[in-house]
Amino acid sequence: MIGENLAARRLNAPQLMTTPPLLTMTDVSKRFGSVVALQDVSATVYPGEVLGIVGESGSGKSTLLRMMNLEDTPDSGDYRLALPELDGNLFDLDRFARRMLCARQIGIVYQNPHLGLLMGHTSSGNVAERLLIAGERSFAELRSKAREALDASEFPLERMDARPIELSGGMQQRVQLAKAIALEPALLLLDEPTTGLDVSVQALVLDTLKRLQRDRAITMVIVSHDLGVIRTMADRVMVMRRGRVVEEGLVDQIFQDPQHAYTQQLVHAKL
Ligand SMILES: Nc1ncnc2c1ncn2[C@@H]1O[C@H](COP(=O)(O)OP(=O)(O)OP(=O)(O)O)[C@@H](O)[C@H]1O
Repeated sequence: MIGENLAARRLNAPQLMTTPPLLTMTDVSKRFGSVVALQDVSATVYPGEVLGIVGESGSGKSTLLRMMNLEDTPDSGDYRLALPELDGNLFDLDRFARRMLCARQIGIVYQNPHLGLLMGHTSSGNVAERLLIAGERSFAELRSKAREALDASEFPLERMDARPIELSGGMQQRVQLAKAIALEPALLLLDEPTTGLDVSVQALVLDTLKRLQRDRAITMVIVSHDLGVIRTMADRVMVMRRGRVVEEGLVDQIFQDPQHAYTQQLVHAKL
């Protein structure tokens, strides 16, 4: 427990980050009964940056991502996105406003495709559903935008009318990705997007994510217990343990010179 209550180490923010953060979370706490899922967690993500979140099972990673996706409300804390016509603490928004904001500005890919997709609808229909929520009504536009998003996610277009239930795990993740990026959101959240896939499929999906990030400069937050995934994808890393951020820094700093005993343990276990 030594050091557990210390404030998270904040290593140098990347020098190039002269613009204000897109995402700012401050002192977010959440308990489930006696379980402390998050305790005073703060995070910033800059435009075009990929923030990786690592930590052991139960450290609060998914809870934090759910907060970022406004699926849940914390006991306390503040959440802001620096977007036009958006002001104040996003946790204060009502259900309708949250839904509209998420549909337009926040995309998410879950580890479990059942959480992100309607498994009995077509893949193109799943992507179109997001466009419908955001107000698109023309059938031709829905179809062409869904096609575009599936193509950008490197989904085989000849299968766009197949239902996710008929697809492989890797393809299901590509449909989730297409749905998430269809409206070019300001923020893309990825919760263990490749966990459970074969290693070769995992590498291909990560390639797609990297290409999308490079081509579109999408701001991403990726949660993974797999340090290899974080090292491949992230610019900056936040290490969580028991609901707290124990260390934070540039990916190379964290991997080459971890300071917190828990991070050292994580990194050395992986090497
Ligand atoms: N809806 C819930 N009800 C009760 N407890 C919950 C709920 N969601 C999360 N928790 C608890 O909060 C803690 C953090 O869970 P969380 O899923 O965020 O961790 P995690 O780091 O994402 O773990 P994993 O990698 O296993 O998914 C855990 O102790 C978990 O059991």
